[in-house]
Amino acid sequence: MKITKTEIPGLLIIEPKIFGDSRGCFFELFNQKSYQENDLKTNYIQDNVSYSSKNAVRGLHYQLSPFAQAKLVQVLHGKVLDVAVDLRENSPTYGQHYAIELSAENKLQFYIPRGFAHGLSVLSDHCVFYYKCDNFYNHEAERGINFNDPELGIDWKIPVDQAIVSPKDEVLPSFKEAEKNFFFKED
Ligand SMILES: Cc1cn([C@H]2C[C@H](O)[C@@H](COP(=O)(O)OP(=O)(O)O[C@H]3O[C@H](C)C(=O)[C@H](O)[C@H]3O)O2)c(=O)[nH]c1=O
Repeated sequence: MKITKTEIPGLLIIEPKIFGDSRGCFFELFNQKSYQENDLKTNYIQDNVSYSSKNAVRGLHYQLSPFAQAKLVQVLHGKVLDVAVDLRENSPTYGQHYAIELSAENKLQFYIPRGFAHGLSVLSDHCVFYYKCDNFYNHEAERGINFNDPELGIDWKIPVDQAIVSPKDEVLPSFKEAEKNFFFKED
């Protein structure tokens, strides 16, 4: 596997080793031993899958400490723009975001440590999104930031007026409003 750091400390792009042949290809989506040997020591305890249509936007979501989640995300079918926003109060990149195209074609994985808001927009007709979490879902600790917050200035690569958003996400607060309740301390 190849691990690439990003300009936001902690966010990593992981390229699994792909074994191609006349039938197609094979790759290990996760292997505790080889990931730990590469200093990816996160202990995942919950796997999630979401199916989405083109122009769907999920997020930006996070869970308050001590229920914050690190995530290892991957697209199994289709293509998304995946976005992580740094909410770690002592981080030099606090409030900054990183966006990356993840697809069944590029087979890239994106590692997002605890302390980030996470969201995605669907660029293909359909998308199967799979991710591992290192903490359980906790509805009471769930918070969010409006994906279209002009202060974040995220280009979701879709026509925002055609975005398909859940009623819950429609009314998420701005970064500045949500900031009043951040509880991310460096673990
Ligand atoms: C996240 C989650 C949700 N649910 C239930 C709660 C709702 O009744 C239903 C749909 O949840 P939601 O609309 O929050 O699903 P997404 O919008 O895909 O949420 C995710 O979106 C962004 C991209 C994330 O990174 C988070 O993992 C997560 O917040 O599934 C569960 O039962 N377990 C879970 O872990």
